[in-house]
Amino acid sequence: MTNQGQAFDVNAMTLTRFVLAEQKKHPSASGDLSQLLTCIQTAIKAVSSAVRKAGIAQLHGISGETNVQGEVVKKLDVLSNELFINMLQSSYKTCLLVSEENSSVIEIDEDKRGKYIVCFDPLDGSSNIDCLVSIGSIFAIYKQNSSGTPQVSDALQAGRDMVAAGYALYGSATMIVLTSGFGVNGFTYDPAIGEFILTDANMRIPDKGKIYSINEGYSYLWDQSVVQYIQDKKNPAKGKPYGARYVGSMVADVHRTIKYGGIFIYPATSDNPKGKLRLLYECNPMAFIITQAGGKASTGKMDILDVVPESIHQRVPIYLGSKLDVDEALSYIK
Ligand SMILES: O=P(O)(O)OC[C@H]1O[C@](O)(COP(=O)(O)O)[C@@H](O)[C@@H]1O
Ligand SMILES: [Mg+2]
Ligand SMILES: [Mg+2]
Repeated sequence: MTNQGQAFDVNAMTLTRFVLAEQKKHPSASGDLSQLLTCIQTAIKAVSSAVRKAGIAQLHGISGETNVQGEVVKKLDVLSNELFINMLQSSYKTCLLVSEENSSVIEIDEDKRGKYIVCFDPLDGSSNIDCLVSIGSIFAIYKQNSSGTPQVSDALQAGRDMVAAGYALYGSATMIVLTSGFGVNGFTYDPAIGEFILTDANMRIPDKGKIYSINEGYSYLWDQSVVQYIQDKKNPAKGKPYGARYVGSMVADVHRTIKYGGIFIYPATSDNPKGKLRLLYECNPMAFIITQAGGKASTGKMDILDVVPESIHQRVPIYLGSKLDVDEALSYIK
């Protein structure tokens, strides 16, 4: 409990403390993952600060253009990417990076190399930036599985081999949700002290929810199985109809799904048979988090985490959420 006049509860479980305490549970751990997570946390703080100022930047000139002071206002997704790359490079814990914003892998200079590979979406939901709707960042961490110079193939590991994953949600507050394979924990940013505090310990997704989340504008492009499933979710003759929610930022839609239960779908469409969302830095980290929270994530044909990637920007369809809801949606697929 916070005493009067004391801004910070000295016993609060900060993210930094949490990561160190987890590390201590594994006596053989080198501490490299803890340090990497601390650097990612710093990148997220920097992105969060930029996101909170985005509206003000726009008053001085549209992002990407020159403002009244003659300074170029960097687009938020470009800036976020630079912040992530910079922090990951200077962590000395990574050897290879895959970013949504870079067409090829980023190989870290030999003198700064560590053993981890990080795949990330520095700013997710970019179409929501200009209307101030929630956006996020997503990351997945793997170990290099070969020795010597890192190869692209080192980044093409199945999600099952992930060491840790997380996302940051820049919503009404900034939050980090994290797993290293031992459950899921959520930390809310306290701007007064500049720390993320454990607010959502051991997050569990309900087995069944009352919400479906899909971009229904594209229903004319869906497979019949998806059309029928969504129709049935709205049909009172088939049970209490579900509510519809769709933010259009994967991080926000997935976070709501973990908290309230239900299903998030970005299916294959006739013009995009592999769907839209990317395997390495959107679907895989979210599938790992959902699975660790007791939910499920599938491509419609197989568990997302079992897909062996063929290329770094590969797309997959995704059905993600409460176990019973995902199983029900999958039962419609012939
Ligand atoms: O507008 P659509 O087709 O429904 O797509 C929404 C999806 O696209 C994304 O915005 C893609 O992410 P980026 O902003 O990182 O490109 C997801 O966050 C979201 O789930
Ligand atoms: Mg994205
Ligand atoms: Mg993005």
